[in-house]
Amino acid sequence: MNIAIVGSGYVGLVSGTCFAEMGNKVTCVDIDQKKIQKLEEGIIPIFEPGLEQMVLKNVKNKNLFFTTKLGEAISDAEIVFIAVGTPMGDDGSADLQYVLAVAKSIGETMQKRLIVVDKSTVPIGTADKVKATIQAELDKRESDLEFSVVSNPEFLKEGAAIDDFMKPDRVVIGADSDYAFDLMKQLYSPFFRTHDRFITMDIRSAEMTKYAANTMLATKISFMNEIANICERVGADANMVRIGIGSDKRIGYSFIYPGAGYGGSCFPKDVKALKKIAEENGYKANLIESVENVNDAQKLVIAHKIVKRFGEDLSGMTFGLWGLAFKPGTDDMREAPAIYIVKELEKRGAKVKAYDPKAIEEAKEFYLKDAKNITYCSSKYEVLQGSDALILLTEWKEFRSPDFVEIKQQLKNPIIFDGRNQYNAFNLEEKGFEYFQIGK
Ligand SMILES: NC(=O)C1=CN([C@@H]2O[C@H](COP(=O)(O)OP(=O)(O)OC[C@H]3O[C@@H](n4cnc5c(N)ncnc54)[C@H](O)[C@@H]3O)[C@@H](O)[C@H]2O)C=CC1
Ligand SMILES: O=C(O)[C@H]1O[C@H](OP(=O)(O)OP(=O)(O)OC[C@H]2O[C@@H](n3ccc(=O)[nH]c3=O)[C@H](O)[C@@H]2O)[C@H](O)[C@@H](O)[C@@H]1O
Repeated sequence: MNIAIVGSGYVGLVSGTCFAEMGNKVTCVDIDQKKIQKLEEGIIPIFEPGLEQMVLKNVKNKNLFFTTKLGEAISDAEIVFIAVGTPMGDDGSADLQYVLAVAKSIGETMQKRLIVVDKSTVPIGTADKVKATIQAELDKRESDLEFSVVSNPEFLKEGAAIDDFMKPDRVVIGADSDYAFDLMKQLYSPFFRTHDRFITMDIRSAEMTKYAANTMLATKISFMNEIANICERVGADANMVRIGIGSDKRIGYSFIYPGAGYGGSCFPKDVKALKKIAEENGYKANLIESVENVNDAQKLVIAHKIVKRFGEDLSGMTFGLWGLAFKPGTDDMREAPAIYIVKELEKRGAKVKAYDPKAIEEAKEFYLKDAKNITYCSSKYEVLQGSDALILLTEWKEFRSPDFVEIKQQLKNPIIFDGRNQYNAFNLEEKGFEYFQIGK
């Protein structure tokens, strides 16, 4: 099949590459000329395990192309995906300007019948706006070209994006014509070799499914963080409680790890957007609001533990930080707990030495560019030299089983604040450490 993907970020580039891997001819479009130029030179602008090899292979096989020209990309495409950002607007709702700008360009340039698939996470009713925007442009051109708008929300996780896309739990397709359902099924069938996992529905339900899925997962995390905070106060151990409740199949083990709060490009913005959607439709979403409030507070739980241990004024102190990315396996720092912790420590007069295997450039260039008291290190052990305590915020594999003798030798004080409960099993107190974790 001939496909165009508009927006070559995490979702667009991964989806486009995976469709190309299955033998489709895919053209990825972006308005960011630098990004397209890099891609054309074989430089992958994001870190995502396995992506670089797959992109290079499919470029070589002439299945994958890059351009800034949407009109050219859709000229012989049967399906065009919209995979641009839907960032949080000032009032918390999803900002649709990029999605609608793409819809307008599609209407201005399409030359033949098209299926327009929205893969961006968008408020319920957006497909109608996309349809109206395209139709308005066709009307201006006095064109009677046919098109359908489909909702196909994406459920991939950063750091595991290729695997999630190649072996999806399900593909949700919201459409209003058999032609659209059939074409989407043909496109995705190669991804279901054992049994098909299509879930077809109306467009609005598909749009809502995406928000409901992300908010459900965020709710599980905030719930567990709240349980952890109660555990600490009553002398229970959240690590044990997690195993105790997860063993119930109805609850399950996934997404109930207590930690330093959820970050990333999606949970924070999607929870907020769903709260706003409810509000705009006359419903106060109390539970969803609480999920957000618990998470906002959770991002500072480690800072509170530090203050409780060292006092309000941290001037003259240095903290070693392991992990900047919002989760392992990515260089993405959007809404990462590290941003909040670094700022809080800095506000209290402390200095920070930080190391992350992939996210240092992101931190320097964007998310911590205003931080004045941060030094970036080239290895995890360098962080420890001259630091008063170690803080773990991202559970990268290289942090999971470190040399505790080395840590103790290098740190000024043998103190560890573990924002991901990675060292619970290492009997750190017996090794002479003061050890602080979440929920114990
Ligand atoms: N990042 C993730 O893990 C997931 C994201 N999503 C959703 O997918 C959508 C995209 O997210 P990301 O890929 O993370 O965003 P991103 O910010 O990484 O990429 C978006 C890309 O769209 C480009 N763009 C903006 N306007 C354009 C236009 N008019 N024409 C062509 N390109 C344009 C930007 O330059 C950028 O490269 C969002 O709605 C997000 O909520 C859904 C599932 C997973
Ligand atoms: O819409 C999206 O963008 C995506 O959002 C999340 O994916 P992602 O944000 O990449 O990462 P997750 O693995 O879900 O982690 C999100 C945050 O929750 C935190 N988390 C996760 C699980 C857990 O048990 N505890 C916990 O604190 C992580 O540390 C991280 O900060 C969803 O998992 C994807 O299904 C969805 O497609």
